[in-house]
Parts: sequence; structure tokens; C-alpha cells
Amino acid sequence: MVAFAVPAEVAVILLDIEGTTTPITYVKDTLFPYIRDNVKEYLRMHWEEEECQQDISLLRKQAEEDSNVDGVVPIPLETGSGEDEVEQVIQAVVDNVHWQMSLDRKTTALKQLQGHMWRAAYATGHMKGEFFQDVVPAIRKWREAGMKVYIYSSGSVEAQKLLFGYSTEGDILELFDGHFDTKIGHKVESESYRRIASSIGCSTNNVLFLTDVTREANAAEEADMHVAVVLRPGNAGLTDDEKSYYSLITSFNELFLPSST
Ligand SMILES: CSCCC(=O)C(=O)COP(=O)(O)O
Ligand SMILES: [Mg+2]
Repeated sequence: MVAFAVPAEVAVILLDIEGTTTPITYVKDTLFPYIRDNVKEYLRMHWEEEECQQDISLLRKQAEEDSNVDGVVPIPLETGSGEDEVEQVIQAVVDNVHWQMSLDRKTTALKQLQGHMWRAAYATGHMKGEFFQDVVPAIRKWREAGMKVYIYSSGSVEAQKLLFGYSTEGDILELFDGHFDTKIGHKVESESYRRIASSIGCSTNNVLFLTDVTREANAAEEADMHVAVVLRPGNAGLTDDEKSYYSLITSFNELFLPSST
């Protein structure tokens, strides 16, 4: 087993979800197909609701920002001219969502709609959040040792709470001191990590960030956080340079807190 000695100044562990706590296959084979298969029906059922209309406004704004991106699907404004028009707008939203998902985009607009759609799927027991087997016992141990544990994922805070609230291990939300999503900033921008530390009330060097994505690790490191890159089955491979540059772990059990080293 490779050991990663957590520096003594670390008081907070910040966790990514996909590829870190949770298999990428769960996201790609369970969460995302649910959205692709159900988005049209969901929009038809919830069209009149305020929350749904807010989600569509955000998607429309994102489509406008994406107007120069190849393949973007614009979302027309509804003028109130009848059911045919509603169906056309719904189809544009469906196509836009499918287009964004085909590129695995992490826009706040897409993630917000996804979070709202998963709510029903989790609540009815249709889906349960999954984690690598080392994850929950390790987090419990870190907390017993006095560490604070936070989540930072591109998935919306609402989606994160569903994943941990309705999981194969039951409701484990109590294990987290808080959640961050792209509303605080994108995961590849170092400013996001400064904002997170400031929101927690600590310095960036008091935080250890665990992620599978080296661009995220790089941004966190630029902000002076400690980072380790997590290698899990199904994750994208790293280059030889990345492998030699970053501290790598394959399980949370490879982290040793100052008191346990
Ligand atoms: C509850 S998170 C759902 C997964 C997701 O939508 C996603 O984009 C995960 O990204 P991450 O930043 O956790 O790698
Ligand atoms: Mg990830």
C-alpha cells in the first residue's frame, strides 16, 4: 500500500465525488442515462412550475453564452402562442441537454436541472448513491480524529445531498460539514478553492483536496491547498509526468493523519 502522510497543518478534507468517492460507472451508467431517458417527460410534467421555469431560464442563458460553441442548441423564448410552441421549446431544451451531456459539460445550468430530476428517482428508491468500499469507514475515522470533511463537486449541492442522503449505506449526510458546487466557481479555477477556504473559515493550506482530475488538482494547488490524485478503477489514465508529479492514492485507507503516522 502507498502511504500519503497528511501534513500536520491540514484540518479539512475536501472531496470530489465522481471518480473519487463514487465510481465513474455509477454516474455514466445510472445517473446520466436517467436524465437522457426522462428529460422530455419531466419537462412536460413540471413545465408550469416555478422551479422548472427557472431551470429553463438558466439553460437558455447558458445556450446564449455558448452561441459560438460548435453544435450548440439554442432555446427559444416562449411567446404564449399555444401548445405546439411549448412542445417546440421542450424539444429544444431536450436537445440542448442531450448536447451538453454528450460533451460531459459541467455547467451550473445543466447540473441544476439534473439535481431536480434525480430528486424523484432517489425518493422513490429507483436509485441509491454508491461509493467505493473504503470511503465511508475512512471518513468516519477522519471525523473521529477531528477533521472537517466537505464535498466539492460539479454536481449541484442538491444532487450531492441526494447521493449521500439516499445511498447504499443509508443516509450519511451527517458525515459532511458542508457542500460546494460550481456556484462557488469552476473546479479548474484556483479562485474557487480560495473562496471555499474563505467560506469554511480557514486558510487554503489547511485543506487537503482529493480528486481524480489533474486540472482540478492543479487549480487547488495553485491556490495553495494540499492535493492528492485518486486513482480508481474506470478513471481516466494519467500521463507519466502527472504520475510522477502528483501524490497518488488508490484508496482513502492510504491517507495517514498526523496522529496515526
Ligand atoms: C451528485 S454528483 C453527480 C455527478 C455529476 O453530475 C458530476 O458532474 C460529478 O462531477 P465531479 O465534480 O464530482 O467529478
Ligand atoms: Mg471527479
